Amino acid sequence: MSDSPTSDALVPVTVLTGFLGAGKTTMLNHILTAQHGRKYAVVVNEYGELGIDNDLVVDTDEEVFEMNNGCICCTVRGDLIRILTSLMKRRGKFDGIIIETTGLADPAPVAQTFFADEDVRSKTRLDAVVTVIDAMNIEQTLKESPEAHQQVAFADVLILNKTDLADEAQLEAVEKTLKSINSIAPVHRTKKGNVKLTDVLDQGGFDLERVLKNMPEFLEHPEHKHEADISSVSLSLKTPLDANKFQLWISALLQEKGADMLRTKGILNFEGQPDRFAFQAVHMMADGDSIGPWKENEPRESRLVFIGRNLNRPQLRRGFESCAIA
Ligand SMILES: Nc1nc2c(ncn2[C@@H]2O[C@H](COP(=O)(O)OP(=O)(O)OP(=O)(O)O)[C@@H](O)[C@H]2O)c(=O)[nH]1
Repeated sequence: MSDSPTSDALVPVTVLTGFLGAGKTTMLNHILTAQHGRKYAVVVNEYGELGIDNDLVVDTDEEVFEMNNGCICCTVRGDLIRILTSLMKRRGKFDGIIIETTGLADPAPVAQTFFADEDVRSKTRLDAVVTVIDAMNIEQTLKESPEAHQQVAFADVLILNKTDLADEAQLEAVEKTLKSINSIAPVHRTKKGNVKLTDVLDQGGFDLERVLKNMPEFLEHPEHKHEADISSVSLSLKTPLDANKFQLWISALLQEKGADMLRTKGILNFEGQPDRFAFQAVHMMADGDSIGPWKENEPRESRLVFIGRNLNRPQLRRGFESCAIA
């Protein structure tokens, strides 16, 4: 589709999508720290009232805009348009925009923003929808979550991540499944999001015509529902945590309820530790890392977000509070 002004004058936008915990932020960090001589403005949208992702995106010169309190494809779409419009006023400061959606976002309405909003359309160009796939969990996720299916179907590029957690036969089976949903998008395998930049950036254009062929209603107001049974619980605690108690509690919890716990992430304040600790889990598989000191004027407060099914808020709160130092 050629539109005036010429596409060179338009800022390229990459939409990074993929189900909860697939590795979007990990890949984003890989892109931001790579030597490409470019500067990206980053928009991060997450599900759950307490923002965590902002702390997990690497500290580079990049400007990171955080959008919480809703999913980018529904309630906060107006916010996205406002952020893009204000970014465009500082057009010369960056070469492109990367938007990381929540793991539950349907990419279609996000992509639609770049065609439906006149102001956005005249200044930006959707370069590609890149979908990150968790090689270990995707088959199960596709059975349970229509959003995951949409994310694969709608992708211009598919990144098959976490290849270290699956063997060759499993990877081939997943590739076959992906091809059966989206036969056009190339599939690139990665570990820890170590993608080749040329595989995801400068893809030269989201193919509107292909999408219109499959989804003639794309430019209208799409009907869009989230799975009603997925919810989030956000907890915070000012009293420092006892690291041992936390480890025991969270391991037992994930062991018992891991199937329902789609995603857990937190920034934790452990007693006696100068640094923030980032805790993360996808189902039962957890990891964690120190992520540097608390920022000046930042309250030393632990924040923990659960996203999943059948979450029992009072029980989770009681469990979390029981990890506080005595
Ligand atoms: N073993 C393994 N773990 C990975 C890989 N990529 C990411 N992870 C881990 O998977 C977890 C989720 O990674 P993120 O990059 O935060 O995933 P995300 O898609 O941004 O998650 P949400 O934004 O919460 O949906 C983290 O604990 C990562 O360290 C990989 O290739 N292999």
